[in-house]
Amino acid sequence: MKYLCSFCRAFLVRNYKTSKFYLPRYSINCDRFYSTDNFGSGRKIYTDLSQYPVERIRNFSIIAHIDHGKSTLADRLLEITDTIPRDKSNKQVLDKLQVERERGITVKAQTASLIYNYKGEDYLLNLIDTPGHVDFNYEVSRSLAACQGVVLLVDANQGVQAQTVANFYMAFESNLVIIPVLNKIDLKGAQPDIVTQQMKTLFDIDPHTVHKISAKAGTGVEELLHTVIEDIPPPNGSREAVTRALLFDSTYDQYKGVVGYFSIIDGMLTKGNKITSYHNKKTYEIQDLGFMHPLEEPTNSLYAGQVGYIICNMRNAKEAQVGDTYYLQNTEVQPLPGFKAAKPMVFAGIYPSDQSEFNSLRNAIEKLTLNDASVSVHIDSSPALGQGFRLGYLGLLHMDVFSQRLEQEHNASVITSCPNVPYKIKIKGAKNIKKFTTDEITILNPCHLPDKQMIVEMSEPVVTGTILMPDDYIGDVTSLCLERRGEIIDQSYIDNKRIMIKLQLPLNEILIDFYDELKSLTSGYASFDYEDAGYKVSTLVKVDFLINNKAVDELSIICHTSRARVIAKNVCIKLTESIPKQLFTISVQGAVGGKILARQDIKALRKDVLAKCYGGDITRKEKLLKRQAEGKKKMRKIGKVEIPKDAFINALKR
Ligand SMILES: Nc1nc2c(ncn2[C@@H]2O[C@H](COP(=O)(O)OP(=O)(O)OP(=O)(O)O)[C@@H](O)[C@H]2O)c(=O)[nH]1
Repeated sequence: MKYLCSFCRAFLVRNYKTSKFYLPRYSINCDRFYSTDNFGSGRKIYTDLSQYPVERIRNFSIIAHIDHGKSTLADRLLEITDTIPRDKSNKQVLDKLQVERERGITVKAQTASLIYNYKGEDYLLNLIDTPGHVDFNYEVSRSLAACQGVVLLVDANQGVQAQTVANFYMAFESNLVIIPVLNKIDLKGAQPDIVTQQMKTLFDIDPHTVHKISAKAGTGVEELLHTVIEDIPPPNGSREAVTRALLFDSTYDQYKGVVGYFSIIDGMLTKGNKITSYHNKKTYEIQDLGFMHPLEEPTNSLYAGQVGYIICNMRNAKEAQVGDTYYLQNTEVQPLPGFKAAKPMVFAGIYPSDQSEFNSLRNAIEKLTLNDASVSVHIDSSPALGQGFRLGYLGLLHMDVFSQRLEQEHNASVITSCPNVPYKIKIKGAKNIKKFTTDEITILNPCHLPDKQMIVEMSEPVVTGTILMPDDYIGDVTSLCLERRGEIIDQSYIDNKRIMIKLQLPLNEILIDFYDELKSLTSGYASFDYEDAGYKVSTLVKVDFLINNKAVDELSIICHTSRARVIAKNVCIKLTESIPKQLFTISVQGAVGGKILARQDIKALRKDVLAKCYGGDITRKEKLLKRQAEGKKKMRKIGKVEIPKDAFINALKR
């Protein structure tokens, strides 16, 4: 029997003296592997899950602001339950993706099933480690749907931050049991009293109920695990009821096809069962199923209250709809509530670097969206960049991570265009125009904006933002927010030093560099979180860019009237830097309607026509220069500017 490392797919070798499996030395891609019962020191887990009735199952998530220690706490919980060896080298083992390990952040919620003996009984604990960044909130909200409780972590040094507030309310509104935990108490700068007081002020959490732990050192983690078992209720389902399973995530494996992650709500599922999707009514046969330990661990059946993976003969990646209910063939069930659809906030074009790779890019996007249901996909094309897609993301980091995953996991080489937000446009007499069938249209790409005469009103997306920071910075931060057209709704102290501001901001204004500026103004002490707050009517204009008096559609940008001039100037400067000099002068202009707002010239390449002219009469030199000038004039008229692909991207990029 051979075992594969799930990270680098290298074969593990067995040391016959110790009977343990090791990664061969040549496997440089991987510096660790999980220890399960196959790999020596791991605890024996019973793969017969019928031994864990609903009363001895706990499903819980760890939620917190970014970097407050969720993945580190998950490591300790895996160690305490002997899922992985108690080894100092374990670092964020649930962050399996290459992008997560490179960036040191969690972008994908991960499940692990832990077995823990408490008061003489074995419990099956399904732990979900969630991302902290606001762009991956959809992962958190879906994870919460599979849980009955959460561990809310707060860094004892940094205190309550913007995402702590957002995550608390997400769990609170889902009626989940919240176990408050103060992490990093080993740090010198830890301020447990102040931070527990912040939790009291903001969330009405009794300071005596707050666990004080160090996820890094392991202090207090075992007691926390006992509280999880005592306080979080078991799932509601019943083994006797008609089988219903909720698909909460999926991924694509090149060998196994679609792998669906299911929460079994009622009944049970066994290998060979035929299951039907409520969404598309197609029936599939279960070929393999199991649970995440955290690696896939095959079993024969999954029972009510348990969480696991299922592989069936699902050929097409599009068939797996996250939030769909599956049931046994020929039974009748009510569908489960599913999930609220994710609402993409940021759109950007994505094109293959080489047009011949369009189809493979389409396949790669299909497979990756299976693992990231929050991305929306539309076909798009651009005269400069060819055929491609316009993808909708939850934020800029999400966009960056998705492009990186496309390259790393699917070998796709892509060009990403400048991100923009979707605008809603009310247009005149739309019903009389064949092209539009409604009065209101949503524009995902600025070059699709209808003519000015047709536009009645334009609206842009706005968000409700939360900023938490020390009060020393309030002046600078308020100026920044006002400069970005923000309106402060509320501000209050959360302790005697830190202040929380609630404000409304146009999404377009925070898209690119708002967070960076906020961080630099506050020396990194401010945290920012936002949520969708609908649309607001605004005076917006489309800035067009002209190269040698010819408008180039791909460069158009929609922005607020007050920012048009600055944006036009910046893009013109970037374009002049990226378009190579040619034998004639090239003008680059930014314009709104017919009005030119900014202009930059790319100077002509100077050919030294005097090079061969040694000495001689000055009139001879003048004659040569005059002839050159006349030639250039002629060229500018007939000359077609060749704009390199990079120039588009550089100008469009931040
Ligand atoms: N001193 C100390 N450092 C800790 C403790 N817990 C976590 N850390 C450190 O905090 C940093 C962030 O920890 P992570 O576990 O990656 O945090 P996270 O919340 O999972 O981060 P995201 O997934 O990116 O949101 C790492 O450098 C950890 O080593 C602790 O109890 N004490």
